[in-house]
Amino acid sequence: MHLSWTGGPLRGTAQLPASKSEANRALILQALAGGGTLGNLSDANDTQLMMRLLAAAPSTTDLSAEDAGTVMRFLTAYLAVTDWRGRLTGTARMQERPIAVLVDALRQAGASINYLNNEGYPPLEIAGFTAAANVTEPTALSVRGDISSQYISALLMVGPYLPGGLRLTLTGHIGSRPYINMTVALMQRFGADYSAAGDVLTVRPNAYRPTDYSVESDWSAASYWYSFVALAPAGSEITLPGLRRESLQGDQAIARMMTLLGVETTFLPEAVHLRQVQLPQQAETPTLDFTDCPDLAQTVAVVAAALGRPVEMTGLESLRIKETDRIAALQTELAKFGGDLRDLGEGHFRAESTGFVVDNQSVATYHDHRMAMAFAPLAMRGPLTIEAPNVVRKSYPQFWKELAKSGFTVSEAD
Ligand SMILES: O=C(O)C1=C[C@@H](OP(=O)(O)O)[C@@H](O)[C@H](O)C1
Ligand SMILES: C=C(OP(=O)(O)O)C(=O)O
Repeated sequence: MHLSWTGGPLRGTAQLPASKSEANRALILQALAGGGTLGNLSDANDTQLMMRLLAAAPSTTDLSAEDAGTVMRFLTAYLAVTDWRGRLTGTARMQERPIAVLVDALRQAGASINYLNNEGYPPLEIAGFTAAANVTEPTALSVRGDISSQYISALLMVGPYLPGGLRLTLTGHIGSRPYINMTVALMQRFGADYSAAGDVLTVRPNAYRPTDYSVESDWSAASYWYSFVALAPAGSEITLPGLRRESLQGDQAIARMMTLLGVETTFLPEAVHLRQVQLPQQAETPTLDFTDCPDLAQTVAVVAAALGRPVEMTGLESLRIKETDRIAALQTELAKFGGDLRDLGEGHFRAESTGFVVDNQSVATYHDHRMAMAFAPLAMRGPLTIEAPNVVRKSYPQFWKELAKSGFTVSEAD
């Protein structure tokens, strides 16, 4: 996609998709509850795919979670405990994203699951569930939290349907914790009986009840609008409907992070308003920790480099096993502009630049929606091309349309 900005400040309103994280949890909970109405489900492929696969599962033995981590992990747990039999696969990249922690835990709980290719990775053969007889105690499982929180969310959601319920002990360093909290909050809305003592989480064996829920707009998608405002001419502002101050999404952290990069957030009833302000005085390089919000890392790295406002970044461990190796992808693509994500060792990186120039570069996107959306805001500083623009369909299919509506010249690359 060729992108260029026509000049002048950015103004107006941009529509966001609904959160795919909230939606994909609500869809699993709805399926287990056997009813209830979900509002504001997005047209994002990850959400549409989850809906399609849940509807198809009872009469289908071969399902593909494509490139959607939540679909792969949540469905594995759902299909295992509902005694489904068949094969669950995904894209070539999904077959490189680990799932052993979840499969080991589900096997311990009574599920029969085999690896069809490589041990520890999809595709999986799911072959039924044998519950232990006469259970009075909850099923006790222990999982590490440092690879993906999606395993923990998957187990928690099926917890009420395990023999005696679930007692889940989280071990090690826990990444993406707000996503676990989101899972618990939604489970409770659907009637789960949940309690926690530190990192020992207990879910009692009572079924979910049909519940109506309206999904909030997606804060991860909002993060790209923060980038547009940060890089736009002075006086730029934008309104983003459907975002709440009381959010279940940890990626609301973008509002705090972007104060360092010159964007001020005002919460309105059911919307936020972003306004460009002067960059704050900065005596030393700030450090931002992305352990809780890994999906914001690309957004912040690109803007920091483009503004020539270095930021030290920690908590990036999980970035190497997402839709692509996001560390390598950022390093390669930032280098085209004079930027870098320098590895300082011991888990520290520094987003920085020497003379950042945007002048008709072409950005590769590595089958990763966030590479496309994190680099698109550079068009505020000069014309550029985003390759394979359709990757945005994973979470924000209307992204390019919203840019065109906001005043960008957007045209298909040859
Ligand atoms: O549970 C979720 O909805 C998600 C959890 C995070 O993954 P990890 O837990 O693997 O970090 C996040 O990166 C992903 O986009 C969505
Ligand atoms: C990592 C992501 O998604 P998932 O793990 O659900 O594929 C993402 O959307 O950035």
